Parts: sequence; structure tokens; C-alpha cells
Amino acid sequence: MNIVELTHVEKAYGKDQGRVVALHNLSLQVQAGEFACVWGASGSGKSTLLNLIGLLDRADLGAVRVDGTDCATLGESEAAQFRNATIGFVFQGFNLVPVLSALENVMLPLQIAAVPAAEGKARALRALADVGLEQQARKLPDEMSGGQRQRVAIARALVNDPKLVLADEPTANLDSVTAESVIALMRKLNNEKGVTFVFSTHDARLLGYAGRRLELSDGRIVTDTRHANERAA
Ligand SMILES: Nc1ncnc2c1ncn2[C@@H]1O[C@H](COP(=O)(O)OP(=O)(O)OP(=O)(O)O)[C@@H](O)[C@H]1O
Repeated sequence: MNIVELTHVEKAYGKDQGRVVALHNLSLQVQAGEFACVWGASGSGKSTLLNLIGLLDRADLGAVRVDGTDCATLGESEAAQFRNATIGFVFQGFNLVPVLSALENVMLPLQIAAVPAAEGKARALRALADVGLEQQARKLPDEMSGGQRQRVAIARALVNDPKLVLADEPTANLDSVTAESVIALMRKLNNEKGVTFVFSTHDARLLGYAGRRLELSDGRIVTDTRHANERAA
């Protein structure tokens, strides 16, 4: 089953002389369970593509379907609800709330989903254990390393059991060794839980972890290849 299906999608920013077409007539299918990497140079359209798949922005032309739902049919609040239930997000800047502990940060999506506090805490602790941070639950983000913060963000993205996790340049602020360990962790969680991951990077060294490599150039997919688990965790 396709969890993501884009058909003849176009997306542009700006108007008239300042108009930039970020995605050109782009079609793409991602199957449930894939670990897909979108890579390409700065400005190639990676964030635009992930924002459309994540219902954070809308296509100008063409169709975006996520988990069988045509995103164009959803109003703003329906889209937000759909996003919360279906998609987990990991961002390059970690996006943790600085005054909340790791545990409280991971509990946030469950609070939004009105999960009772005791159950939410137990689930958040399990999610932190999944990323190897059960001992760090009480720490604040600025008491943790960059790699640990991104693990907290991954735990938060997964705590709601989403079908799809989108990670836009999740390693951009990490050194190369930590970057590899974060991608390896995502790959392990993909294998163990069957959650579909789509992440973006401009770092070709991370491609070895990806089961699917989608190369973007000037808003077009120029290569699309599948690979056996060369570097699976
Ligand atoms: N809000 C915006 N307004 C105007 N142009 C934009 C906007 N966002 C992106 N663009 C343009 O759209 C194109 C694709 O940008 P996008 O951010 O998707 O690329 P990217 O591959 O994610 O780049 P990076 O690796 O630098 O984050 C670029 O030419 C960019 O300048």
C-alpha cells in the first residue's frame, strides 16, 4: 500500500518576476514501511516536498494523498487533526520546548491527543527507552547533547504511533558521527516498528542507510533507486 502518493504536483513561491517553481510536475509513491531519503543540493526542493507530504503546505497543482486521504479535501482543522494522528515530525533544529524536561517534551503530542496523564507518562517513558534515553527523562534540552536532543525529538515523533515520520534535515546541526548514529537509530525504529520514514539530507554520506534514495535537482526527481539494507542497524 502507498502511504504517500503525489501525482503531477507543482509548487511555486512568489509572483511574476519573483516566481520560483520549487517542484515541477512531480509524481512519487512511497510504500508503507519504506525508509526513504530525499537528497539533493540546497534549494533543490527537499523542504517543499516534505512540507507538502506533511500537510504543512498545499500544492498549486496536482494531488497529494497520504494514507489514502486526498489532502485537498481536508480543511485546516481537519488537516491538523489528520497530521496529529498520522504523521510524526522531526526537524533540524530539534524544536524541543526548552523549559520542559525530555519526558515532558515527549508527552506533548499525547496531551494534545487528550491521553490521560498517567498513560501518557508511561508511553513517553517507553518511547524514550526506544531511543536509549530512559535515564535522561528528567533532563532539560540544554542539559543534553545535540544527538540526545534529536533522539528526544524522534521519541516525540513516534510516541503517538504515527504511520509516517517526516524528518527534514534531521542531522543538519550534528557532527558527522552523531549524524550517522541518529540516522541508524531511525533505521532501527523503521525495522522494528514498521513505521515509514521519509527524511531529507544534503549529506551523501548518509545515503547508505536509506532503502530508497530519491535525488532532487531543481524541483525534479532525477534518480529514484531502491537498495538492500547495506547499513541497516
Ligand atoms: N517561502 C519561500 N518563498 C520564496 N521562495 C522559496 C520559499 N521557500 C522555498 N523557496 C524557494 O524554493 C526552492 C526550493 O526550496 P526548498 O527550501 O524546498 O529547498 P531545499 O532543497 O529544502 O533547500 P535547503 O537544503 O537549503 O533547505 C528554492 O529555490 C527556494 O529559494
